[in-house]
Amino acid sequence: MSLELGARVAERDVDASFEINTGQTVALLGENGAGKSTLLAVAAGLLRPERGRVVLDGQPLLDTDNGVDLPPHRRGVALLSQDPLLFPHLTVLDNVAFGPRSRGVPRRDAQQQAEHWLSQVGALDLAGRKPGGLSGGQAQRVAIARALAADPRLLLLDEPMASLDVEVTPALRQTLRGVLADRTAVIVTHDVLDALLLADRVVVLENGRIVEDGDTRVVLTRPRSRFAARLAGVNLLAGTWTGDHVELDDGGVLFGMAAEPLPQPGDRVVATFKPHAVAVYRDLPQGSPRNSFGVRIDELEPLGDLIRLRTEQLSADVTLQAVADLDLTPGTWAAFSVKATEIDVYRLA
Ligand SMILES: Nc1ncnc2c1ncn2[C@@H]1O[C@H](COP(=O)(O)OP(=O)(O)OP(=O)(O)O)[C@@H](O)[C@H]1O
Repeated sequence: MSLELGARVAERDVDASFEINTGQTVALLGENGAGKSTLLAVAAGLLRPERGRVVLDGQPLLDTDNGVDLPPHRRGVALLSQDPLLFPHLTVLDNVAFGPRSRGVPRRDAQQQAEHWLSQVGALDLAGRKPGGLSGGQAQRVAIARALAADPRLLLLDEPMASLDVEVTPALRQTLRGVLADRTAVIVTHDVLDALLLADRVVVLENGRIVEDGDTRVVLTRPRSRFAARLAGVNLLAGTWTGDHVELDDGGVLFGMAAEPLPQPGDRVVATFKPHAVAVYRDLPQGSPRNSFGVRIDELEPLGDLIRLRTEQLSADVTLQAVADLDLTPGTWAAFSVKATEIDVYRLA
């Protein structure tokens, strides 16, 4: 076990802890305000929680019970945020060489290390430039090189691609994929592709508490929290299994296909189905064997050659023709209908 990170910050209603194995990358996910940045700030030493424990490779960096609280620069932790925060008066090379220089590495060697890391992130050609003239994507590459040149034992990335143009994101993601392989890291992201391509594991925070923790692919194919379901692009409803159907938490009954390991009557379950499995009508179908829900359409969003209809809890993907035929607009009431065979029901925990 390489990182143990736990913190309680009552003022922000955050109380969470998790562990990461050496070389593992965890994607920390959750709604805005869920507490993701708070946990990173505690790990980096920028925020002192009332109660907290950060242990890296067996070394306590923070242990409020025993009065341990190492300052940020003695933690071996690098935090990279949306904003690259490069020193404007230094060249790119000197920005990256700054970490090794402050560890006492001679200038020549520090510059060689900086060149090495700049080439790792595909930015060696920028070495002589000043940060002011760089694009957002270039500056973020340099910031990654600078973080790595400091030789951190733990790398924390807080939405490193959030402020970049969509065109540069795939290339930077590819760079991060190389950088994060075999590195102990936590990446905060809202993007499902980041989670899939960069992380071995995802941890989902909701209101400052961990609601889901597991292998990335498992979480995205079998989400247990509403946030992970939205990220994975599936609908998710929670309820209790009766042995025959699901009694939904917010009332109503749902018929679906129970998946292995089979839930027992009384078990908490979630039911998931894809937006394109939903048929949309203006009125609730009568006497249909399908599951039907009365919903109010909140938003219409283009999605390739389909339109995604969003309601408070569910999404449906329909053709533009259907939207026109049914005269669907935000605020319209409609019926969503799903066959039982399209619904997976699986046990929680
Ligand atoms: N500097 C601060 N002082 C006080 N409260 C804060 C501060 N920063 C954040 N909070 C509060 O702490 C809670 C957790 O915020 P945090 O920034 O950790 O969430 P987050 O999951 O990183 O959100 P986002 O996705 O919006 O960055 C929120 O209720 C937020 O309003």
